[in-house]
Amino acid sequence: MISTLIENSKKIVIKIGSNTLANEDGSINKQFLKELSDQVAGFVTKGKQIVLVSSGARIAGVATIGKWMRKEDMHYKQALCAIGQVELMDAYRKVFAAHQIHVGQMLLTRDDFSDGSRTLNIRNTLFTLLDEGVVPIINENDTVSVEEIRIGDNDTLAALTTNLWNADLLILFSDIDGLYNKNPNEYQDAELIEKVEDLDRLLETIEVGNTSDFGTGGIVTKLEAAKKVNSYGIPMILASGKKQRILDRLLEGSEKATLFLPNQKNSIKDQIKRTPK
Ligand SMILES: Nc1ncnc2c1ncn2[C@@H]1O[C@H](COP(=O)(O)OP(=O)(O)O)[C@@H](O)[C@H]1O
Ligand SMILES: N[C@@H](CCC(=O)OP(=O)(O)O)C(=O)O
Repeated sequence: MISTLIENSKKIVIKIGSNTLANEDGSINKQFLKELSDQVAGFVTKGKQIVLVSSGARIAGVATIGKWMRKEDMHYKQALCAIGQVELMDAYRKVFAAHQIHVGQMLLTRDDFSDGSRTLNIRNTLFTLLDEGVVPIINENDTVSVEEIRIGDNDTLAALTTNLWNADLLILFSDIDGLYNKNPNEYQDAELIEKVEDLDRLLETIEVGNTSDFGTGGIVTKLEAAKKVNSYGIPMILASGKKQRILDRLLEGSEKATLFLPNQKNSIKDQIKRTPK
């Protein structure tokens, strides 16, 4: 099911969480980025268009400057993001250059998506980059908004981008291979849920716990992202970016993940179809 979905999706948004990008000491995992660029380049060759939403500025900032790791003051976190964003984009630029692919940085905030003229400007930039074969890489603009560093809102940003672009699929890469019935970091007997068709109902029966090392939003913001894209009729996959060549393996069907499918009755696309002219 997941492999067919990826195969048939032309426009894919991929979100990469801080934990996925970071080594255990907080430095950027260059091997992960290299593998990601190889796989994205493979997808592009197959005629797919890819938008990346990448966290990791703060941890890259810590690794670069070698201090402020434990500072909780928001302005220090913002300063770390300002330092780390440069390193992050430099790392992306290098791995994609090996495939003759250019990358473009887009720093956005959630509020930008509720402002008509800003939304239009986002669309114009995004569509032009994609039309010209450039891979857009989106992160929160942490200087002007602190929601992301506080609550891990890059999941939301990825969902808003997916809906704005009318993508075929959103893939969230985290340090976890999907949604479990309880936090697998706390319970050894937690079970992976491979398919979710009615998230609201499911939420009445499962437990969602805290975030991991460098992450901010935990599983909650990922579930909210699923709701957002599902309501537009777009499916979402939550998978582990920690697994080697995960995109290729999902495509082959050799890796498990959670697939969130739109509930046909509630999707906005479906409601539009049902509305009498
Ligand atoms: N029911 C659950 N299923 C899966 N993960 C859960 C659950 N409850 C809590 N979590 C935690 O959410 C974490 C993922 O969120 P987060 O650390 O913010 O990741 P990211 O950096 O990828 O955004 C997992 O590592 C896990 O510890
Ligand atoms: N803009 C922040 C993103 C924070 C965020 O959403 O992190 P995550 O929960 O790892 O996706 C950064 O780049 O560090």
